[in-house]
Amino acid sequence: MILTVDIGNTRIKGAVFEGNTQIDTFFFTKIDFQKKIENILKTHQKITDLVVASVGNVKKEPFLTFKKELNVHFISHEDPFPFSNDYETPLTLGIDRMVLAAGATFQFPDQNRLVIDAGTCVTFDFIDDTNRYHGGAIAPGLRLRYESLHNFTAKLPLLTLESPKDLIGNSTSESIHSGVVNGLVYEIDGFIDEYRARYSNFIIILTGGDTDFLAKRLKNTIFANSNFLLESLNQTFQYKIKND
Ligand SMILES: Nc1ncnc2c1ncn2[C@@H]1O[C@H](COP(=O)(O)OP(=O)(O)OP(=O)(O)O)[C@@H](O)[C@H]1O
Ligand SMILES: CC(C)(CO)[C@@H](O)C(=O)NCCC(=O)O
Ligand SMILES: [K+]
Repeated sequence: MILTVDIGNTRIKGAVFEGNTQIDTFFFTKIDFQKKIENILKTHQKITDLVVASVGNVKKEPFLTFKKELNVHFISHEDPFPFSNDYETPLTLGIDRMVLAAGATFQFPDQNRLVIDAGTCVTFDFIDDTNRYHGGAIAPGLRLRYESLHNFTAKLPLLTLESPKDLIGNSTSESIHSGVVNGLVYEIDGFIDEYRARYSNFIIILTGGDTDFLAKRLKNTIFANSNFLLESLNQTFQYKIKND
């Protein structure tokens, strides 16, 4: 059994896999994750490997303490990935984006794929049908948009995510919800339309913390899977074992 851990910029998520089957999922905070991992290891005593992918600012040391009981792996740029990388700065490419691109390559072979991760940031990643990774885009995520409006103005309140009642916001709150939510939905649909103008055929995977909220609002057909990064991390690790 494998415990995968995804350290994002906001949250830490984990999943236990037996082969390709996900048997448990967890959310941690930056403070409690060590204790929580200990509990997971008690619950699932067959876990042999801990696989970590991090873009967040959590230190490696707490994970290394598990080396007594487990094999601990940090997925990095040096690991084997199932695509060729056309990014001009491959060493600054987020490891989460590389893992997502790997997952898209494994789960949707021989086709053009666009992965959209709606987390702290919204990232777009494009891998073509010859398994070349091109790159994509990085934009602020939903919560970041609400926070930015509040943090960089004098008068705008900090709101929590809510569905706008209409296109035309008729109050300060409704204007903000429309700007943030409708804005991101149009942005994503607009990006997809532009990709379609270049590549007539591609599949779209939507993942990240805002998957479910966004999926039902997009006009384009997408595969919505909020666990895609953790699944991809498991597959990237299997691929590493096979190719090392
Ligand atoms: N409990 C939660 N805490 C924070 N954000 C949440 C929570 N539940 C849902 N969200 C939504 O998820 C988004 C953040 O996504 P996610 O948790 O995937 O980010 P992350 O951990 O920073 O990952 P990444 O760095 O890979 O984007 C926010 O925009 C927010 O609206
Ligand atoms: C864009 C984020 C923050 C998304 O989690 C992460 O992938 C990252 O820190 N990337 C580094 C920059 C890049 O991907 O080119
Ligand atoms: K993200």
